[in-house]
Amino acid sequence: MTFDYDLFVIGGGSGGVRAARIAASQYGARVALAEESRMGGTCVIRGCVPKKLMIFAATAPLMAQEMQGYGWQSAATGDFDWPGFRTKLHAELDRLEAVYTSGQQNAGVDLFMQRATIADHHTVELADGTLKTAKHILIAVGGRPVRPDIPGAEHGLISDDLFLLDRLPRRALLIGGGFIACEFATILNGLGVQTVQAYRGDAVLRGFDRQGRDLATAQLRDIGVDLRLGISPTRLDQEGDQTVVTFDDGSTDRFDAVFFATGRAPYTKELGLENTEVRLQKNGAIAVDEWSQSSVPSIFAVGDVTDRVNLTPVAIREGHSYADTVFGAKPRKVNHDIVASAVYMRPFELASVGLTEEQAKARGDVDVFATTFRPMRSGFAGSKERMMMKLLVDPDTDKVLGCHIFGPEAGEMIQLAAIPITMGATKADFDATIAVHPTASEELVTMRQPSEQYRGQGGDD
Ligand SMILES: Cc1cc2nc3c(=O)[nH]c(=O)nc-3n(C[C@H](O)[C@H](O)[C@H](O)COP(=O)(O)OP(=O)(O)OC[C@H]3O[C@@H](n4cnc5c(N)ncnc54)[C@H](O)[C@@H]3O)c2cc1C
Ligand SMILES: NC(=O)c1ccc[n+]([C@@H]2O[C@H](COP(=O)([O-])OP(=O)(O)OC[C@H]3O[C@@H](n4cnc5c(N)ncnc54)[C@H](O)[C@@H]3O)[C@@H](O)[C@H]2O)c1
Repeated sequence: MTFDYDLFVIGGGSGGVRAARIAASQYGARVALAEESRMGGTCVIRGCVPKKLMIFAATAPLMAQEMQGYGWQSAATGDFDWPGFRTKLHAELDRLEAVYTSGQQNAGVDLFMQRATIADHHTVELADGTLKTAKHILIAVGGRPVRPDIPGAEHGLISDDLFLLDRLPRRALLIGGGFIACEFATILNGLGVQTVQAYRGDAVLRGFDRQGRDLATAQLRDIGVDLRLGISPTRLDQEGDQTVVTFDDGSTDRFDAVFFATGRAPYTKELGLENTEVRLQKNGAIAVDEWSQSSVPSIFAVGDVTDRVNLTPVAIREGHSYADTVFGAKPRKVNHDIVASAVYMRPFELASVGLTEEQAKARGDVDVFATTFRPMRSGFAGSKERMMMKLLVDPDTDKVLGCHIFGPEAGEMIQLAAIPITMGATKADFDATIAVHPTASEELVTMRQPSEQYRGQGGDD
């Protein structure tokens, strides 16, 4: 049987563009890609990139405050020019989108800037009705924000909306305690918005190391976020320009903007999957094996639509591995066990690789090397913020099982710590490394005595 293409990729985000480019440019496959919105996907257009640029913008008041502690008595930020910043931000996103588009074109990928659905195991239907056949189909459609099922949820905004606001709200509510809620609370607070964050748990960032979570929770309050724990909204009502929120403790409050940061779901609805035998998980994610292959041999899926580890570098690695495996005869699996990540809060970030202390203790014996301290830079300026460094070590093998950092630029630090940990480094390897002084990260190689030697006596989480 002959096909129009060797590969048809649905979705021009992190996973899709990588798979398409590698299959076409390195392995000579005939590749097409459909994108219904903008090339680059969530990360480039409405995720990592605009978010991080806004985090940089939001850092100014904290920097001015710190510099006052260094003798710059009248250091101040002045007024934030949101329209000016937003124009520059979108010019940058346009530039990046063009880079992604030309990257595909230069690789020889045929682009269709429209929605695609699956007609059968080898056929894709474009929104204009065109049918394209392909030996392989790669689903890389990502995820979409989820609004909770409460009355008036339609009055709430989602993360995509932050980057498009005409003006910044005077007072805003963020609902959730995950990555997006914590980063967005940091951004809005830093840009001068009165920020309330409501989270149903007892500390933000569930799934991270508990000590790091507690520090992150305290920091949100320290920078001025009105963090309300143990509550959830039960309804939203729109009254003129204001959204009135009722919470499950009976309280009500009104805001100029309410953002839901209550998670994302795989975007598999109305994708034509009913025309296939592709198996879905309960949450709508495409069920795939370790090669990213679905239950249909010609259909693979990568990235957030598979709900494995929903981060850009993981989607990219899955897309690349897929192209190597299927078109390059170089079988490559992705190891999802050790993936570093960071939450870009300010002034300190929370970053993590490997097991949390709670996970390590649940697994068995562990030596905990942990320290909290006031780092030189902010400490001198008068800040009471404490930084955390933690290594979790298997006492039998001496292998470092996990590393957690709460501190300035922790994301940058964890990237480097992730290399030896991925390689299987031991604590002795860390100890053998001579410190760089004076840095905050030197603590990683100078912690000699365990703060706790846990020997399976019950755990504390
Ligand atoms: C606010 C925010 C901040 C984030 N920050 C970070 C971060 O700092 N670091 C990090 O690692 N990750 C971050 N992420 C997560 C990261 O963006 C995702 O993990 C990543 O984009 C997943 O890539 P993907 O290829 O699976 O999907 P996506 O990037 O979502 O791409 C899917 C693409 O498919 C298109 N599409 C969908 N359906 C169709 C269809 N039927 N036909 C044609 N096209 C279709 C969509 O328009 C989209 O462009 C963030 C996410 C958000 C929302
Ligand atoms: N820095 C980064 O790497 C980064 C940044 C942003 C997003 N991301 C990725 O995007 C994903 C999505 O981010 P997210 O923050 O939306 O999801 P998340 O899963 O991290 O957090 C969702 C939060 O919403 C809460 N929640 C869920 N339903 C609720 C309800 N009905 N009422 C009140 N609270 C509710 C949850 O308890 C949780 O705190 C992340 O898991 C991550 O993979 C990564």
